[in-house]
Amino acid sequence: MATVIDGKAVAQTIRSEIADEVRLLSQKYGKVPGLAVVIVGNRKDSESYVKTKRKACADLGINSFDIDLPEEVSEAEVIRHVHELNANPDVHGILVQLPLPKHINEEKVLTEISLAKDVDGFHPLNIGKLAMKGRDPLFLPCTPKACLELLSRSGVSIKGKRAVVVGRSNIVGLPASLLLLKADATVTIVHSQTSQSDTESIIREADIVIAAAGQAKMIKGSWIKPGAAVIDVGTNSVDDPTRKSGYRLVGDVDFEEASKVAGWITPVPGGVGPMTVTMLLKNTLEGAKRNIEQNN
Ligand SMILES: Nc1nc2c(c(=O)[nH]1)N[C@@H](CN(C=O)c1ccc(C(=O)N[C@@H](CCC(=O)O)C(=O)O)cc1)CN2
Repeated sequence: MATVIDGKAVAQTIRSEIADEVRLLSQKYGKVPGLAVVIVGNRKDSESYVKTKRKACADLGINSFDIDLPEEVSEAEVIRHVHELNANPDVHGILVQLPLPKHINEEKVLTEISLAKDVDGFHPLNIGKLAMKGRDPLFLPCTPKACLELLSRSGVSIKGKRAVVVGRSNIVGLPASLLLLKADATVTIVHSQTSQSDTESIIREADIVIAAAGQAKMIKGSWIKPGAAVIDVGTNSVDDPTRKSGYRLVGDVDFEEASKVAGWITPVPGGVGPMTVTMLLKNTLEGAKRNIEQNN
């Protein structure tokens, strides 16, 4: 039976470490970290993530700057807000909640965020540095960073291991594969154009599986190598008439099956999700420390 990695508990430990550092910063310099959270439109999932992020800031003594824009806002107006936040000395991190409405070019907006405030790590230059040997981005994207932090805090070594990343999104799959490569794993990415038989056989050989495909329970227990570490990034909602909400969240991995074979596994919910928000807070603290210490 696998060790279930409790992302909520790990996140709680890291959050109290962050709160301590925020207090120290405030005592020493009279300044606290500031995070600007920009949301466009009324997607229910995005609103819920943003609410979680703002509450987490409040809990840890981080100032949150709320920019809520209507669905029909122009790209130029979003960029104007980003420029204003870039120039605000009390803002140490800026995140634009994704996805943006279709009429707004995500890449254009993300490129306008000051590199020193890019706490989501999505700026093309930060991603570019992640892809280069011997270069380090100023910030690592939060979900991939959360995956590696969970592996490291569970005592799973990465160097020399075979790792597979399922999915190649800009937010998770691609940066997670680059991060594993930087940590000296032998990395394969499987994606929507990989054949079913290749997908299965590559996963069967992997010591570490990072699942970020966005397909409920697509990875079966029989595909998992005995003893492998399985990190499930998927948050897929499936109908569940027994619940008041009418739905429940499941991962990309069939947890019941895979937990019988794996060495370590993250649950959904309560695995990578809470750690994603915690890594955002950690990045904000790091950005604030760099900025405040430089200017004092
Ligand atoms: N600018 C960004 N946009 C998006 C990101 C991101 O990192 N930066 N990631 C996702 C959404 N996301 C954060 O924004 C996110 C997803 C899931 C969770 C989470 O805690 N999930 C919980 C379950 C929550 C629930 O019950 O509904 C869990 O897995 O336990 C946090 C953040 C896309 N956009």
